[in-house]
Amino acid sequence: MSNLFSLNSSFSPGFPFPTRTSKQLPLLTNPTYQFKKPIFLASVLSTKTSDPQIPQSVQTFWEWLRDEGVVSSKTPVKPGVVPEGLGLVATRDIAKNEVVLEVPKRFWINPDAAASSEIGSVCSGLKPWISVALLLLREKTREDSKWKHYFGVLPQYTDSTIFWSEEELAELQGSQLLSTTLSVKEYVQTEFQKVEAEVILPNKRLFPFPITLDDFFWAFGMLRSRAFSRLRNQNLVVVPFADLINHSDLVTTEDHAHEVRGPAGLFSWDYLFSLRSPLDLKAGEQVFIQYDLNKSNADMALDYGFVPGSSRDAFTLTLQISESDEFFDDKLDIAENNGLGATEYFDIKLDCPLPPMMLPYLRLVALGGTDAFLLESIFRNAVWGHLELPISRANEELICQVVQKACNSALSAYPTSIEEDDNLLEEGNLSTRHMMAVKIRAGEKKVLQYISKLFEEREAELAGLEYYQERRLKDLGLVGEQGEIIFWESR
Ligand SMILES: C[S@@+](CC[C@H](N)C(=O)[O-])C[C@H]1O[C@@H](n2cnc3c(N)ncnc32)[C@H](O)[C@@H]1O
Repeated sequence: MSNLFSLNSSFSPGFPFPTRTSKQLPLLTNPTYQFKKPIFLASVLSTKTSDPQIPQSVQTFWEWLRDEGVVSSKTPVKPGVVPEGLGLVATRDIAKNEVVLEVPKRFWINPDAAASSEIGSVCSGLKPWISVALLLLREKTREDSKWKHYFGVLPQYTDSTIFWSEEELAELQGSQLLSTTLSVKEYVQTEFQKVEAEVILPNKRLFPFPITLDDFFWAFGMLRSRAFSRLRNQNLVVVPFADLINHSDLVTTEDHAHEVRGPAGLFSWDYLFSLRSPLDLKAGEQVFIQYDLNKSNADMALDYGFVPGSSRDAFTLTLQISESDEFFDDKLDIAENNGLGATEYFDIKLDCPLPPMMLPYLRLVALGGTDAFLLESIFRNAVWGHLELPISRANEELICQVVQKACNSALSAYPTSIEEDDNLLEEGNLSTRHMMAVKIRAGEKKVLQYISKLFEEREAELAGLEYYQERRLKDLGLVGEQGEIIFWESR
């Protein structure tokens, strides 16, 4: 049964990542510049006088946006220095759903922009995110880049775990986020080596400046934390100015960004990226959106470099039909008939019901012995319905025990207890990254304990459950009112 579970991580990003691997981490160079300032009142750019709180690069960026006609005196938001770094702050009261900014397509940084740029000829066979990463890196070094003033406001890193040092990552020991981070880093490194050998080095004219692995990580980090996806025609688009917007869990809807057609200059029309405020705001308040309701704390830490709150604590169980299972082919066929595969990932959230397909899949994976007749082809159409309810005491007991064992084994890999983590958080005085690590590892452990407890309680109730044979006899009218089996009708 060793292959029934593996408690590794899953990752469901807008662009694909590999499964878990581990590797020695390269030490990243020390960043030299960051916008994060621990102040709690927004300092907002003023149109008239220069505000010393606002970095010069932001003032220059703002003037550029004004010169390009992207903002005007009517624009109801301005960049400001906020606890989250830079953000967008209302310059007057803003009503819910009111448009706060519009950015014409000619400023978007996306695969189309890469294709029509100077490097377009070498981008055609590349993954979309890699072509955009190369465009960012190419334009960043150009004195005459259209986006020159935009690069001035981009941070050199975020607190995403991909930028953490080995020492910082050590605080995540045993966690699912650590293994996901390592796989993502390895993935980015592999992609870099490929694109360096096949595209960057052979095209010195297009890439006259050296591009290092750290540069490539920077571009990757910017895309993960700033690109918008799920727009009607855009799956990966960085929109300067719009990407200054921060996230709040107080916003519970996601449809604030739209692609519309509208005036994009004095005499021209174009596609516009249009952003609406999801909340009513007073002048001086920050505009927030919801980045992604479905992302766990670990996903948020990896993509954006912050941990929103305990409602996103989650753990991903990976279940697998083992290739060495004597019924592998039948089980896979049943799984595939129901939209599943040989490996499945189930995201479990603290205090939330298990994903609906998880128990049937678990029962399928564990099916064997005297229950194996259900795998025969004559049951194929009905078998999933049977798997939705307990099959036999042996099958149900097995899944309860294996899940508990796997959770306990995962729990034993974390060096600290939940109590120790909670004490650390209560004491405070942790650096941003240390605090993120403690929140993540405590959250994962809480979810593991929660899953283990669910299956422990289920195991205690096994005697009272109704199993396949009993249901079958009932269907055939062969079980009496007291639950006794009727072998023959008394006349
Ligand atoms: C799309 S950018 C927003 C602009 C960014 N604050 C800046 O200074 O450029 C996303 C980044 O903002 C920060 N951020 C956004 N929302 C946040 C939040 N609720 N808490 C902490 N940081 C946040 C994170 O660094 C994240 O990677």
